[in-house]
Amino acid sequence: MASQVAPSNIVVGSIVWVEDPEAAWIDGEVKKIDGEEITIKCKEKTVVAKASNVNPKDPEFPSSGVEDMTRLAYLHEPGVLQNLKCRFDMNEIYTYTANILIAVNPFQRLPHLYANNMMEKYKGAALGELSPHPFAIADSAYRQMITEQISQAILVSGESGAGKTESTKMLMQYLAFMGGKVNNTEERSVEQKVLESNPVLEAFGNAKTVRNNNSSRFGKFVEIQFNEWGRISGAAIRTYLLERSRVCQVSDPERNYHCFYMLCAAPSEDVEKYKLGNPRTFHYLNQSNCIELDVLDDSKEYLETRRAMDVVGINQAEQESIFRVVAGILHLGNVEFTKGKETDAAEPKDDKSRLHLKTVAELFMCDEKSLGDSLVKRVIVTRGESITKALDPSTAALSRDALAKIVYSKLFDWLVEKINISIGQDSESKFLIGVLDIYGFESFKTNSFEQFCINLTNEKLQQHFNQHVFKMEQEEYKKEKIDWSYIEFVDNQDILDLIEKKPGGIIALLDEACMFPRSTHETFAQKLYQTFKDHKRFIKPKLARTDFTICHYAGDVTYQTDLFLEKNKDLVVPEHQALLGASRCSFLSSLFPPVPQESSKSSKLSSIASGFKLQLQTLLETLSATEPHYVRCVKPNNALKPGIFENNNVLQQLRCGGVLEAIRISCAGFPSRKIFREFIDRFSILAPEVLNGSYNEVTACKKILEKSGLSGYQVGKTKVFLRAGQMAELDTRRSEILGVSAKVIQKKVRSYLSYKHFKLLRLSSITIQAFYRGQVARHQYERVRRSAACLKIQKHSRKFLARKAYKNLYFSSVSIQAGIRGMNARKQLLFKKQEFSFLFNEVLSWLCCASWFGKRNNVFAMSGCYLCYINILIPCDFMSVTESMSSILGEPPLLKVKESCISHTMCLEGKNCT
Ligand SMILES: Nc1ncnc2c1ncn2[C@@H]1O[C@H](COP(=O)(O)OP(=O)(O)OP(=O)(O)O)[C@@H](O)[C@H]1O
Repeated sequence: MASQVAPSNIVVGSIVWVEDPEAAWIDGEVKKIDGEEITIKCKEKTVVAKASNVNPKDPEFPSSGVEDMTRLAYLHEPGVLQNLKCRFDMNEIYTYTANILIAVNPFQRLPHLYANNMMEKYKGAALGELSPHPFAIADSAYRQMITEQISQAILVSGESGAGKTESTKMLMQYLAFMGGKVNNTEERSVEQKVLESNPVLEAFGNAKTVRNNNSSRFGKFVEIQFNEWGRISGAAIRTYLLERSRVCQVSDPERNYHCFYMLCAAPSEDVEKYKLGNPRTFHYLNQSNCIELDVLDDSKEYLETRRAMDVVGINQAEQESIFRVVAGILHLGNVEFTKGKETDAAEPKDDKSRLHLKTVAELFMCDEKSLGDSLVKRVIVTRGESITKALDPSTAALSRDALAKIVYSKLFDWLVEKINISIGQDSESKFLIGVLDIYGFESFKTNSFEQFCINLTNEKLQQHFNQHVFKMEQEEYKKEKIDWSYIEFVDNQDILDLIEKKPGGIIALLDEACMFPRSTHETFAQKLYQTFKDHKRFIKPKLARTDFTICHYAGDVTYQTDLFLEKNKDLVVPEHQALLGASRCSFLSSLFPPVPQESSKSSKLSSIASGFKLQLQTLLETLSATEPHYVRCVKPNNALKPGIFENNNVLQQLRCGGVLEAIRISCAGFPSRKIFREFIDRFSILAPEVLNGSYNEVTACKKILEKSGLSGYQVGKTKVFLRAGQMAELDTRRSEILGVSAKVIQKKVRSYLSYKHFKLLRLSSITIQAFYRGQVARHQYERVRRSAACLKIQKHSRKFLARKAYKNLYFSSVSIQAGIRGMNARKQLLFKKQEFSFLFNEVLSWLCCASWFGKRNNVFAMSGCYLCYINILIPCDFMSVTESMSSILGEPPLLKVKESCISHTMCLEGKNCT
């Protein structure tokens, strides 16, 4: 891809990408510019390159890359490659290029990308809102179908092993999730049947190749039909161009179709029933040394396939017949021929071959002799006469292979048909979403008829892709209401004309050659050389006698014509037709229904290429009625290992897949676009006045663009559209201003840092000074503290304090003594009281005795007076005294004493006393 940036953007000191034969692109710094020659210092070497081989590198490329390539500041090959690689290294395998999803095969399971909640997450999210993902593409297709009421198509392409089938499965899963019905019945839903038909198709249509251990050897278009409510109502699987030659020809280290190996690894009763055994004993399998695969357990796969066959409605009897036919093909391959008794005749080589022939007849349920004859004889009808012609051994072997191929291809077509019937189609469906999983562009050392057809498919799809991308681009311009003129793009119509024009195209000439019995691949090649000698897309390679080269959009491919004629003939040998049509196995005979009389007599040739061309035409018609979405799968390495990203390999695929062409087309118009806000954020530095708030977004953008002096750009409704290289030019200016600004900032920062440093130093010195002063003061204080005057003051103050303490103690002891004395006095008083009371008792007892013996009545009054008197001295309970006296004196005197006591008490209390 040519550089999109004028070399004037590259100056000494710029970081650039330069072409490298090994790594495709390497980066380095421009050291010298000498006219067209630029000297670049790369990591490991210094390169002198032409300016056209140098591209600027985005200095602001985000370390995690960008999710959409159109957001790259520089849309060129190295930029695209750098972005894919850096994302791949982070296990981000999906990236957008506008609406195209690029999927890089990780060759390892990445569960985080397909977690259970992921489908829920992508439901209804706008494209680009979440990380790029096949679910996002499927969701966008589904929503567009619902909102715009248009059928959709998702075209998945890429070379073999790039991950098309895996991506297709994810797309189908998502569509089943969105449009599937909640199924409470035992019966499986349409979407379940579609998903579960995969193992059957893979068993019979996939094989191990050098490029992929599970390579689909056919193209597939799965049409999912929806009703008006967006629910899946039916589905159909259409297949394209199964690689028939693989049935009889396998090159090392590839394998034949998986089903052959599975059957050989089936449970022993099945193996015995079909008279099979070690796969190495069969010619159709042992041409290659690769029999077993590490990644595939054939015996397990056999059981899986049978289970899947049950699911898609292939009954036990049909399964029996299918595997009987498969086993028959293996035995057929072991029938070898040798020269017969008649001249130019062939017959089975030995007993072993005869035994295999017998087994084939048993398995195909046909007559053994008719089978043998159909392989070694041909009936030629000329002028109403039938002549039987014997075939030589090599032609007989070719006839045997032709029988094997036709039986296998009819079997495969039957399986597809059966799956379609089982799934059920909805002829009333409103819309469909088709998922196309088709082989990518192929260019090998030897390219035969298959590559020719595959590359024709890719040319057709590329034309469709170009028109669509181109259309999308121009629709965006219309939507944004910008002025634009027609953009040139490489139209591959001339290649398509070269191949399929009628009359005169390569396919027409091939069909013509196939109709003439005398034609050979040499005569066919000569015809091509003559017809297209001046065609700019056709080359006759030097020294080649029968090869031809076509300059495809994705590169030149040289084809070997050797087997073109043979591979193009689609006719079933009438002998084979008659033999198998008469088979007692109804399944096999149904594969070869009787041919209508007219068509058997018709001189028209049934050719594979023409049939395929028609199929493609129908496919393209279907696609044109849909809104296409693209998934481009990329294989990062040929070792089929994780973590390896081979730049050259990836670039080649991006070119062939039209990704770089899509970028180129977008570069022809206004390749770089930014929404107003982003544009202002990035480039307002070129006109800082736009930030003062007085401009709206459009005026601000225009102001910036005017100030930068660019021309040819467009300002749309929401975005600024820039011509190729203009974004880079704006970036260069931005970098210049940023450079100047950086210097100013550096200056300011440096002075600020110096000032800060100075302040810190000053503060530190003050602190040190203060600390030092503090130390000095402490020393002085210590000196003073220890001086004599100070000690004297201390002594006095101690003395003063001691005296004060002594005084306090003294007063305390005095008051304690006083307290003690008072207490003693009280104690003595109490004691005296007790003594008086004792005395009183004595007196009282004495008085009582005296009254008893003496003049009792006179004594009463006297004793009462005494009592009163004593009671003055010793206050006591008169009542208790009188009680005790009455016990001594008897009742009468006691009453009198009592009364005198009461009156005395009253007298004491101040009451009236007698
Ligand atoms: N997204 C993925 N995650 C993990 N592994 C993947 C992914 N895509 C592809 N692969 C691996 O790569 C292998 C090849 O992928 P796939 O069969 O889809 O390729 P293809 O493009 O369909 O090839 P072919 O054209 O030969 O059929 C798969 O078997 C799988 O191991």
